[in-house]
Amino acid sequence: MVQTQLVAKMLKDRYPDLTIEIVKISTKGDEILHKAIKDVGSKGVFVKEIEQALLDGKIDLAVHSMKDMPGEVTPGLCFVDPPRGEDPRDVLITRDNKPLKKDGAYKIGTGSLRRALQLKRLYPNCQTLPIRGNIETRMGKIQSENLDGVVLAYAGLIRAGYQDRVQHIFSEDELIPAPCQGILALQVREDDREIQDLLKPLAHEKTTLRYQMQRAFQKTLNGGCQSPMGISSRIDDQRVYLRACFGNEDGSVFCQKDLEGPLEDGVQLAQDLAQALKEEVYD
Ligand SMILES: NCc1[nH]cc(CCC(=O)O)c1CC(=O)O
Repeated sequence: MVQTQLVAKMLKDRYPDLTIEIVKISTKGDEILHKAIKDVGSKGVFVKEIEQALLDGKIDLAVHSMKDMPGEVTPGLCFVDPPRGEDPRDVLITRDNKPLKKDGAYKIGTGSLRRALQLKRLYPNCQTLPIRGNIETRMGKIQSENLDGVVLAYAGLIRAGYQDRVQHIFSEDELIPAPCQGILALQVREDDREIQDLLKPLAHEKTTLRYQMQRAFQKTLNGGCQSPMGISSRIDDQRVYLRACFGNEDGSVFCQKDLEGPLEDGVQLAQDLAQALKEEVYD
């Protein structure tokens, strides 16, 4: 809802006369909170109901987190180039805002295998426990489940106004973010030129480049599946520096690789990096 209000404001600022109605739609991923994501359903547990409303013409624009979007596109729907993304990094929130020591035997909440595996590299003695729910619920688990901390996306916390709760921001080298973390997905009907034209001025160039590379990476790895994967793409002086990780579904194999090259080859490089990781994990 916060993300949708943000996009509504972007549109209102650009088109003061536009009438916007926000339609609240709950998804399976929001409703079923006692199960891990991988057990809630197949792909797209946070998006299916919203996509159906779009296909049915009940809404004309859907706002999602791009990182929740399955690799394969839903027929009849497409994305427009995204607006400026929020910070892609993951953060740590701790009990009483205490810093964690490298060798501590902590209990940390996260339902994400990508986060859990990378966290164990940083804090070898820590134990991770699955948590689900919206931001407030997950932060509340520190008290209710007696945890030492939880790992969340910085983007969501910033948008919801909880920056001050952050104890540590993981650099993208410490903890590689999920593909397209912090980027909004603006999804429309493929044949709706009117709304596509309306949304064009909202596009942000650097975010669009990051989206294209990271989405290509995710798709090559059969994105949306439950395997842990992450990618960071640093752009500097027309070059791109990719760092990515990928593992099998139970996390018993987890690999990391770097690749760099000219920015104009970014999508190809991201696909090559995904392919190399796939071979390393499954061979
Ligand atoms: N459903 C998981 C999810 N999808 C998007 C975000 C927020 C960050 C983003 O916008 O990428 C989150 C929560 C989290 O990872 O803590």
